[in-house]
Amino acid sequence: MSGPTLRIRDLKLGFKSWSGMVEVLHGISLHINKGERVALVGESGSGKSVTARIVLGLLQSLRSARLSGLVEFEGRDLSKLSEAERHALRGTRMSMIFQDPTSSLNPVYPVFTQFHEVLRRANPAITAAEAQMRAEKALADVSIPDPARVLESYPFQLSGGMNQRVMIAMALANEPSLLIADEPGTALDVTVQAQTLKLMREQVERHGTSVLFISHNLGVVREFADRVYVIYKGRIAEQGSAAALFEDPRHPYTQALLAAVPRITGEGIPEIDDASNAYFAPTVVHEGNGEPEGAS
Ligand SMILES: Nc1ncnc2c1ncn2[C@@H]1O[C@H](COP(=O)(O)OP(=O)(O)OP(=O)(O)O)[C@@H](O)[C@H]1O
Repeated sequence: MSGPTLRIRDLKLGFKSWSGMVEVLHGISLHINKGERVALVGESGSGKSVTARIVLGLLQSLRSARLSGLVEFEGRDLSKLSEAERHALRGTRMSMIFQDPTSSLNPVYPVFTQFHEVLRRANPAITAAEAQMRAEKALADVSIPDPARVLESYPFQLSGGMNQRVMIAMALANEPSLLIADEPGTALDVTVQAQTLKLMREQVERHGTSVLFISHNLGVVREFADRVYVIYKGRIAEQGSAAALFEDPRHPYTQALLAAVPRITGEGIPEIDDASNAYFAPTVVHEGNGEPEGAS
């Protein structure tokens, strides 16, 4: 496949409510090239998670959601696929890592059962012995010292950091072309979060996986992402390479977000002035943003 792994054009989303339509996304466009790590960063409620859920094909058939625009994954328009086809993509060609591993690993099954289930999505005929071998290798790849023991364990018997590694291994087990990581590790302490991110980075580099990295934490984004989209109230405020955006933030909202990153200077953290109309300024696009041809 040539072209980007993911291409989103003029995506709009509204939810029907008792008081009328609530518009949540106002025409966002973004793309992720093969092997690229792209961050979508913004404050709570800005529309990051709904964007991820649309990419995963989870909102397309929700009755209260009104969607328009293009979402193309591996060259296929998701709106043209059936629900069953979108379902088949999840866990195989695209997968997801969540903030809190304990909420996505099932507490009542040992790790192996869950791993087997994941592998079966891509290969329904896989035998238990084959799955055991694949799972042990995948866990060894994320530096789990005793994979066989971990596979026999229940998630509650493992530490948060270990569960996070299991989740990364599972998410990459079927070699997806796109990984969606929603604030991975924020439910864990900062050292474990840092280790998790390092590991995830190593793994996606090794597999050549494209990543949509969702975060409100600019410090983490700076470490992890090649390119960044800053989202504010359902609009892209600024986009560019991580280097350009952090060196020369031009949009008032990005500047406010950056100013709000805690520093060890003892200075107070400026508040984000949510009533500021300046944040609705037009999108700033840094040069060399790598837009695919004919994209905008
Ligand atoms: N199913 C739904 N029905 C109605 N409104 C929704 C629904 N899902 C999300 N929203 C609204 O869409 C907006 C964007 O939500 P979203 O979860 O994408 O924010 P976010 O940027 O991911 O925030 P956070 O960082 O807190 O997860 C919010 O105002 C939210 O209330």
